[in-house]
Amino acid sequence: LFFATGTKTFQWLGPRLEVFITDSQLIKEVLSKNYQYLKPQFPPHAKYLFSGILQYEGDKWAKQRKLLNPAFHMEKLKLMLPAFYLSCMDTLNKWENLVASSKGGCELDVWPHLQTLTADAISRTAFGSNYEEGRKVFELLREQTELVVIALRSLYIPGMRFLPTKMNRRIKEIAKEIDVSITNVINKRIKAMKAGEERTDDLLGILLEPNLKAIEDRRNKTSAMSIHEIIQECQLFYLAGQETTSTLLVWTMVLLGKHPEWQKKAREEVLQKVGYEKPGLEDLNQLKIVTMILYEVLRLYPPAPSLGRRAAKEMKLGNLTLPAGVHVNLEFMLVHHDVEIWGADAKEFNPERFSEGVLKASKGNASFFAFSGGPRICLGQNFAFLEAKMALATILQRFSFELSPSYAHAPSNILTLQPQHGAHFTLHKL
Ligand code: HEM
Repeated sequence: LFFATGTKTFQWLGPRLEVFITDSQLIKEVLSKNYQYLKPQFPPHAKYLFSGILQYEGDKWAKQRKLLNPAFHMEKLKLMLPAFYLSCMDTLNKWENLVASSKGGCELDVWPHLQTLTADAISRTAFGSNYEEGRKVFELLREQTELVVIALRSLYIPGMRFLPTKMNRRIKEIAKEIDVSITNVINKRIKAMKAGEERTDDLLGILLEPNLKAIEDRRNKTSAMSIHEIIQECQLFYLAGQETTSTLLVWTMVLLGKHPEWQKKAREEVLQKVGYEKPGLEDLNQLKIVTMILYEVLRLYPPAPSLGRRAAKEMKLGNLTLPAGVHVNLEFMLVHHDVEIWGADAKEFNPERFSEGVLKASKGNASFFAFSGGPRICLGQNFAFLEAKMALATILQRFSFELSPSYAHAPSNILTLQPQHGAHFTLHKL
């Protein structure tokens, strides 16, 4: 019987075989060719966070992916730009007030602000008119994330999550509260849609619209997403879309703080293409330097530095034979820092390497895994890019920033790669 601390927990009696893959070809093989035999693997307790499509396998996954895809088409994402803009403005107005009340620049830990910005953006884009109720759900999810992270980081004895401890009880209570809150939002929306007040420009509306008739018509329920599935997906959007994007933004600010020459280049591009106006889709698509910077940040600090899979049956992987049940860890971050793939400056911040696209940057290796790869590649990557570009463009239009002496660099893997001691900057209004 093995016990372990940290995120490595043991679920059964007996030793567990773990394989760590740092070879980009093998990673691609796992993500593409072998994806149906290598299933997503989550530690106990994580099921309270990773819901919906992330948990599905085989035909169920394929069906759900097909149903979700349309919600992430560019013409739908375009409708979400006003929500991104409003969320950025809420945060930046706060920064402007703080800077105005301080002399010679304001010192601020931007990390909690960026978390609020992305939580707000996902609340607005997921729930639109029901944004305030959506916010309540997200507060509950934040508490749930904190509890689950504590559980994942503590000593785990098999079966312990079923004991009625204070924490286990609270985790289950929150799961119920979230379910009830999202159900209320959905029921209200269905009523409004039936009354002709249709809203289809948020994720909930987009998911409900094609399913509305089928949800009503119980006989047809096999062909549509059930209310329960929609609840699970709404919960996943928050988790998949919030922490990932806030970490992308925070590391972008850190690297632009450390490399003022790139901050200047990015600002010049924003002011040249967008000026001081509200950025539209065309404007954001023209931001080449900003895009190169975001790719380079995702390479150096991928929000999900590794991913777990489990072999469903004995299988071959390159010249390895993996027994059924073996845990396979795909080490994206190590591949992203590999000098053989990215060159001698692999550990340096050099957005220029992405000037001719992702494939050229990795010398034809296609070894960029921030959004994973293969059929299960992140569904929200365009969503994340648009939101991050909007945030960065609006920040650069209004502020210059430098890392404060109190900033301590400590990337820490807490489900996503986060700055353990926050991100302290001195902000100046332009
Ligand atoms: C910088 C931001 C983001 C990063 C780095 C990121 C990364 C990832 C990664 C690594 C996966 C796992 C894929 C796999 O299992 O192979 C994933 C899956 C997923 N992501 Fe993202 N993500 C980001 C933003 C978003 C956003 C904004 C949304 C939605 C609003 C989203 C929705 C999803 C969904 C639905 C899946 C599951 C896809 C499936 O299993 O088919 N992500 N993401």
